[in-house]
Amino acid sequence: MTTERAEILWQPDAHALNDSTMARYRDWLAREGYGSFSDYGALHQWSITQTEAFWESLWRFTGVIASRGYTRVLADPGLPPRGWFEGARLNFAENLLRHALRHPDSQECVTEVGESRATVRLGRGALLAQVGALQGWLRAQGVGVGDRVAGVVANTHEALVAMLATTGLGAIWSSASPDFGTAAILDRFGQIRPKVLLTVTGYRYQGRDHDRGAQNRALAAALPRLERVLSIALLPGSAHPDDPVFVPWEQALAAHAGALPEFVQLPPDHPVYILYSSGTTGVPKCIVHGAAGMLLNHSKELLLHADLGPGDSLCYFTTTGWMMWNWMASALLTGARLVLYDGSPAQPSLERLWALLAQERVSHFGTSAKYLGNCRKQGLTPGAEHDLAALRVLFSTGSPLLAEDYDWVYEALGRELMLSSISGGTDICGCFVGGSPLVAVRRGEIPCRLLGVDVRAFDPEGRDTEGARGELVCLSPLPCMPVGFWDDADGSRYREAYFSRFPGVWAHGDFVEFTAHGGAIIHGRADATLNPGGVRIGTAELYRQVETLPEIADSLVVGAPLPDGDVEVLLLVVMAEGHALDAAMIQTIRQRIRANASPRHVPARILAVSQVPYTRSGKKVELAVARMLRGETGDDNAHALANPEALAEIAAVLAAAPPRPRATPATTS
Ligand SMILES: CC(=O)CC(=O)O
Repeated sequence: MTTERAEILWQPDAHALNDSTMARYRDWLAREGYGSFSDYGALHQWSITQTEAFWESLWRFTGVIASRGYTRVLADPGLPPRGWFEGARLNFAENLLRHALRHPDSQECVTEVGESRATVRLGRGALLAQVGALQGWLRAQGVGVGDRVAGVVANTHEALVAMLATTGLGAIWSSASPDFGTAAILDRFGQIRPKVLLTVTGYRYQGRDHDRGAQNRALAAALPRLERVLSIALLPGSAHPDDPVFVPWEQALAAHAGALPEFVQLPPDHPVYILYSSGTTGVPKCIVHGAAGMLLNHSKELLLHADLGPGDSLCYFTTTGWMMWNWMASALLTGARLVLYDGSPAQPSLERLWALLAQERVSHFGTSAKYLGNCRKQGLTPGAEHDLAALRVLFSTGSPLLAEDYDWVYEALGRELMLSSISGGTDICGCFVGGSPLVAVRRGEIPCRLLGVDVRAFDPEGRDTEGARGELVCLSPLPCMPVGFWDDADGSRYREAYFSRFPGVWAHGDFVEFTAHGGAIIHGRADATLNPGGVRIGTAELYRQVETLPEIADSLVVGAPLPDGDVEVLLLVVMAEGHALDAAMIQTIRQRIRANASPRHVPARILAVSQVPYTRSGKKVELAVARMLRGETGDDNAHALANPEALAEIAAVLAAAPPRPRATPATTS
């Protein structure tokens, strides 16, 4: 348990305390008779004890557009919950487009910048016009309520238009990034059988052109029940396939120019998104998210927790293959402008994104913890190099943000910034914990549990650890919990995935610790925790020590099984350029871990590799290596990885350096 209070790096200022949307919501609650709350803690406590009043207040405060009101807020509050806003009729896209529909003028609401083509700027009216025209074309292909439209698309305006057009018609949107291989895409879209597919002819990344013609033809041939492929000419010089199944984007829109957007009114739980689990242990699970859940939860996170609104602009560095894309797209509902970036964050250098933020006067920027860590390692000082005066909020996710990266952010970007490390995931297409304008930011800690979210740490027997490390569970019903899995009529696979570990409780699979003042520290994935000598150690505890050494570029830690049934801590390191893993370096790593973590954390073996495996959304895959060490290859799913070749190298390195026989068990080390 963390007993000492971590240093405060940011305190809410007068704007945050009095004028942020969270503050205005708090004051509105008092005026409307919901209750008076002296601080965020009191507000949060109310939000998790009066669940229905809380979500109802959000519906009212955020002004959900619905053609029919609800008869009750939640039919069944058990977990998984059922029947949110029963009786209502609404449309997801209509709610996202509310500012454009109210003022269909030329005010820029989408800016697209990338490596592949020149900057594109869309006004609200132009966005609506494209949505309407594309809907005309989709309707002509027979797309209607419940049909799937899937996109292997870049983070450009077309992806956004296609998602809005699709969900406006009551159809379901699902996307993957063009750098996914054919097998990985078929693993996903093959299950959901889309009627229409969107593809890009090619894309540029890190200065290199990637033609997708062959892959697009292979997908069109392999996907069952596909009617048409809408082809986006993203890469200059790359051609649309010469095949009548493929229709160029411009041609489709021109054929239906002038068509008005349509918003089919549907029950609140009608599906809008299908997202996918990483697929590293078998075929990816198809996670289905419903309209009201996405809408209400994203409204809460973006309006209240992120303090986004008209006049702001959000740039989240993501691809369409990560749920942060869906999260970012919802920011349209706040009236903020979206700044889409498609390409490498390091082309020509890591300064690229900071320069973009300055140029576009971005107020809210989101990225991965890894990107911030790389900026620290390269000694970047973006606050001194670029005019980042507009930047108010910085989000980080993907993996735990190291305490040193909190320091770097406040040194390199300035003290005024609200740093919001957020954590949740694809399963809820949102967050459990993150920042709030009413809560201080402390070094190394995610500031708070989000409103309505009753998350705790449980021990293996399902008891609240009351401040010690444990498995992250959620006890409150959330509208963003999936409406189900695809092709899982009786819901058994859905319940098995989240509710079988502790019946009636959502088990998320993270290893977490909640601090006395309400902050959260994520210690890695629960299924990747190490257990040497029976002591549970989160992998992030080791990454915190290893990846802050300048000589180490990356690392992966895993529990390697031993013949006596125990496990030993195995550390794989990727050395930074110009450094080698020699005896002195091994000694430095060991000493650092022993001094700053504990002797139990000290790895038995430390080996150098050239890369560690990542999922396509940028997460380390300890499990792939753990499974390899256990000799499990049954449902090996290497194409789910962004760099499957890393596994072969690790296998060779491990074979050359087997575990040494132990004189004493790990518990006494
Ligand atoms: C919000 C998140 O948790 C995003 C992620 O890491 O996948």
